[in-house]
Amino acid sequence: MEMYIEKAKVLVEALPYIKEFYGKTVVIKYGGSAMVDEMIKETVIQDIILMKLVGINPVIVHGGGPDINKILKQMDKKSEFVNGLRVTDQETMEIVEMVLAGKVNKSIVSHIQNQGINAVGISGKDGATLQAEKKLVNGMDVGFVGEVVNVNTELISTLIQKDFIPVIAPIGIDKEGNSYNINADYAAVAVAGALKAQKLVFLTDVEGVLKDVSDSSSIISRLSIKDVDEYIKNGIISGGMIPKVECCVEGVKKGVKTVHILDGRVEHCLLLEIFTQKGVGTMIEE
Ligand SMILES: Nc1ncnc2c1ncn2[C@@H]1O[C@H](COP(=O)(O)OP(=O)(O)O)[C@@H](O)[C@H]1O
Ligand SMILES: CC(=O)N[C@@H](CCC(=O)OP(=O)(O)O)C(=O)O
Repeated sequence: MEMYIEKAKVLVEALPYIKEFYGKTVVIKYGGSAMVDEMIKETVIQDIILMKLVGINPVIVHGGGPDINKILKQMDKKSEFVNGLRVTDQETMEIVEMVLAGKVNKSIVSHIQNQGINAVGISGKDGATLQAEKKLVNGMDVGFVGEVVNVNTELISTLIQKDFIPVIAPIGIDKEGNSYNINADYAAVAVAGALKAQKLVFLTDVEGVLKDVSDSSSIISRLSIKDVDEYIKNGIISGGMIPKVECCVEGVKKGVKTVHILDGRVEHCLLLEIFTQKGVGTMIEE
C-alpha cells in the first residue's frame, strides 16, 4: 500500500506543472547520442507522449549527425566541419536529406505511432516551414548549409490543432526550391521563437554546461546570458557547446520563456525537468 501512496504523491507533485504547461508549446531538440541509444530513445519518446497526454503540445526538431556520418563513411565520402557545421556539397546534401527527412524522421514517427499517438513527420521544406538562405561561415562558402530566415508556422500550427505531434527534420528550402542542410540546434531555436514556445529543451550527451568539461559535478545549473560571451572567451564553453549555448541565448532573446540544456542520457530527463521541482541540466536565463 505504502508504495502506491508514494506513487500517488509523485503524481500530485506534478499537478502544478501540468496546470502551468497545459495548452502550451514545448520544443524539443532531439539529436546527438540521445538518439543513438535505443533504450534512451524509448524513454525520450515515452516522456514526449506523456507530455502530449496531459495537454502539453510537444514539437520535436531532430538532428541525426551520427546517422549521416555512418552513411557517408559507408560510401567512403569524407565529411568536413567548419565551426561545427558540415561542409555540404550537392551529393552530401542529397544524402543528408535522405537520412534526416527519411530514415531518422520516420523512425521517430514510428516510435510515437507504436504507442498509439499520432505524429506527422515533415521536413522544413514541407509547407515552406523552414525558409532558408545560404549561410556563409566566417565569410566562407561551405556549400548547401542554410540559415533560417523565416519560419512559416502554418503547417506546424495546423498539426498541433489537429492533435498530431509534429516531428521536423532540419532541411530548409529557398525561393528557388533548393534544399539546405541546417544545423538542428539552429532549426530548433527558429521554430521555438516563431511558435513563441513556453519551453525549449536541447537534449545532448553531457550533464549540461560544465565549468570543467572533465568534471561532471561542475554543472552550471543557471546560466545568465550575460555570462555566455565571457565563458566562450575564456574557453569554459568550447566546441559543439558554443553553437548550442548561442542558440539558447537567441531563444531567450526571442522570448521563449525557459531554455534548457539537458542530459539526454538520463532516463526520463524531460519528465524530471518539466514535472518535478528538481531541475536537471542547465537553464539559460536573462
Ligand atoms: N563547458 C562545456 N560544458 C559541457 N560540454 C562542453 C563544454 N564545452 C565543450 N563541450 C562539449 O560540447 C559537446 C556537446 O556538443 P555536441 O557534441 O555538438 O552536441 P549534440 O551532438 O548533442 O548536438 C559535449 O559533449 C562536450 O564535449
Ligand atoms: C549544417 C549541419 O552541420 N547540419 C547537421 C544537421 C544534423 C544535426 O544537426 O544533427 P545533430 O543535432 O545530431 O548534431 C549535419 O549535417 O550534421
